[in-house]
Amino acid sequence: MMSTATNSSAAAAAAAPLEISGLSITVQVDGESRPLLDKVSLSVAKGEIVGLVGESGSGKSVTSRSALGLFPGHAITTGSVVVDGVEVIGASAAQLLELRRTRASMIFQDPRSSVNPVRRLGDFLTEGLRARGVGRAEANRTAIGLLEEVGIRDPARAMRRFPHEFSGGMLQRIVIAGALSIGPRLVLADEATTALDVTTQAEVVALLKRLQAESGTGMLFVTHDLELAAALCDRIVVMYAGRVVETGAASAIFAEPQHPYTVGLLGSNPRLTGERATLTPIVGRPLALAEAPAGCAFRDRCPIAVPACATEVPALRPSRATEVACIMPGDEKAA
Ligand SMILES: Nc1ncnc2c1ncn2[C@@H]1O[C@H](COP(=O)(O)OP(=O)(O)OP(=O)(O)O)[C@@H](O)[C@H]1O
Repeated sequence: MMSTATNSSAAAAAAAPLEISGLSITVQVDGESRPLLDKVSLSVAKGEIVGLVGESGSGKSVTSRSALGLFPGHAITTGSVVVDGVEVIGASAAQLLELRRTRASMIFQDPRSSVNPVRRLGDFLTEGLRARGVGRAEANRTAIGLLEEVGIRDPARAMRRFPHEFSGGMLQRIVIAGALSIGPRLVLADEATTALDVTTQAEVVALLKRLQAESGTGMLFVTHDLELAAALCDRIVVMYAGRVVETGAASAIFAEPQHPYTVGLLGSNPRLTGERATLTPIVGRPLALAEAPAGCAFRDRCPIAVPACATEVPALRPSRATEVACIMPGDEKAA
């Protein structure tokens, strides 16, 4: 276990919303150890949006859920996960409850998984505020204001309605408003816009950005879509097979990616700008850490791999404007 909660209010005020250092997680499956994450480090500063990007199985969800103390069952966890000055690894149930009620909120892909289908929207929107000691009348007023802000017509009536009476896009707007209503220091958005159609996605992303900017909260935006992350986020962390392989300012990652995997992610996405005429998908399928070969986990799919890539896991090091875990960063374009 790492350091315990920081009690000094001055230290808490200065603490970053999220600071993950050297997080490794291994679970036991059928009596065998299965590593999920290997020394993942990332941080989210106050008012910053950080994109956590990678294909399926790269460990994005396991990483982001760790910030709420949601670790897989029977996991061996090492490293440190500090949310707003509070160490999450080894925290008590009471500390975790307090963390989830007041400091960190999560928005999932399916808004219907965040709301109780048989409870009215008003109850959903006011319960976080009520848990923080806000009186019923004021909580109701705040909730109606939130519904207005996210564009729900006749918000007083909407408070009495049930989740199934709203479309997925509308419900996700409401869930986002609810998540931000408690004034969290950290918002974790896990594929929060993935299930929505393109137009609704654009509207919900804009709403997320606006509410985040107004509240100054830090946000970890988890997505498989690097282009979307580049448009929304300040910084990006790219994961592959349970490890961080590249990190840097969103503009730098987008303009000049250094890791062949990041280059591949950008090349395999259709573009609306017309800049890139052909799609070049990454060969092979994404691997989880447990299946990864020795050395660089990406080497079997990498167009520029050399025998030296098998010898050790490359450490993150600066290359041009990003930090990259590759022994030949930036060589992809020459391949
Ligand atoms: N509780 C668990 N027990 C065992 N393995 C798990 C558990 N949770 C996740 N995993 C495994 O950990 C790896 C990373 O999963 P994770 O859900 O974090 O990936 P992801 O990048 O979020 O992908 P996706 O976009 O598909 O959710 C996967 O191989 C997954 O099967």
